[in-house]
Amino acid sequence: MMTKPESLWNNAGMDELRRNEAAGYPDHYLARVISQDKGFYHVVCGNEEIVAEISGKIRFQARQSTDYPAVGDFVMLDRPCDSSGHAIIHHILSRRSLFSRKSAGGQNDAQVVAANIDMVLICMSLNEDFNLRRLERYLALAWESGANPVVVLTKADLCEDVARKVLAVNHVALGVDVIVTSAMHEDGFASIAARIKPGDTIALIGSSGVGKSTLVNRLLYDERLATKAIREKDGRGRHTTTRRELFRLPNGGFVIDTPGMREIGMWESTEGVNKTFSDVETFFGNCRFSDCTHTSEPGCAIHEALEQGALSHKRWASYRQLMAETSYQDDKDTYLAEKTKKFKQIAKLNRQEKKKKP
Ligand SMILES: Nc1nc2c(ncn2[C@@H]2O[C@H](COP(=O)(O)OP(=O)(O)OP(=O)(O)O)[C@@H](O)[C@H]2O)c(=O)[nH]1
Ligand SMILES: [Zn+2]
Repeated sequence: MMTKPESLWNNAGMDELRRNEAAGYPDHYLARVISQDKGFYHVVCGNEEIVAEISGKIRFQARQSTDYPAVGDFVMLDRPCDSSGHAIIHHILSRRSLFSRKSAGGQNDAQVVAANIDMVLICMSLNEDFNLRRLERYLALAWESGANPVVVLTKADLCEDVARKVLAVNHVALGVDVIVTSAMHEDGFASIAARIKPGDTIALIGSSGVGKSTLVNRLLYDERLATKAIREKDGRGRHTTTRRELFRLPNGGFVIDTPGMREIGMWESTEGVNKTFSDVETFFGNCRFSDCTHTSEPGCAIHEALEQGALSHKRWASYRQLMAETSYQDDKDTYLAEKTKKFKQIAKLNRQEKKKKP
């Protein structure tokens, strides 16, 4: 039995905007994508988990990877099942946030990682993994996605100068909550759980081994993450085991834990960097020359801030590094776009030449 939107996993992280949007498709069923595998989407619809495929129209109209559903997406299905046993996804509801990264192959298209995340826990351990520059990267990435970042400093039990490190993190993570956790104490985990409101969707990012699974398991009250798998028949009638990547928390929140999320580390524009380094950017307006390059000009506010210690040399270096990386991406995009245009022109000329020949 299919269920209408109201009972979808107790709304599965729906908000007012998407509820209204879904109401615009009265003949369709609301579902949320919980994992994705080779063109098949595992969705939860009502309280059932089913396999869905995208409609021919979505496939035909898709121009880039963001036009396809991703884990966390709210989608509208035509009916529970089609003749092959799969439901068809007809619409993807608008996203309140989106995590993506550049394709590994360097193609000029972003790879969508997850959608509709409200809060992202940036996990960093207080021992070996501690690195403020990496934290800045993750913060930029989180701001860019549209999700709210929270910094989680793990393994406090393995660190002797927790207070000093927290202070250092506070200087980098401006306006962001910082929570300290330790496998030995419940306090940190409880404080994270308290921040997750029913209906919120959260995700975790951070290096391997910092304790993300440990944290997810705590939030799930030790329900096993790795053992949860759904078995479904794929198009050829074979059984496939799919790792569920969207979990329901006991308090009514949701966790997205996709492998892609764990590997994330690139971004698409400078927006996230700007927000992460809002302190650095406040100095810019104070330079004597409006086109100051902040290298050797007289009256440079950055230079002054560095001299006086109002801005740390490391943070300035980190800002320039991240800016350089993003503008490299921008340059590359322009370069590829121009190249494509040129090829098209050449192809057109070739076609015209061919036509002329008898
Ligand atoms: N001492 C200590 N060990 C911890 C703590 N949190 C996690 N660990 C241990 O660190 C190891 C890695 O933890 P995981 O939770 O698997 O790390 P992860 O971030 O999920 O790693 P990936 O799955 O590779 O991304 C495990 O052996 C945990 O038991 C902590 O607060 N203190
Ligand atoms: Zn300057």
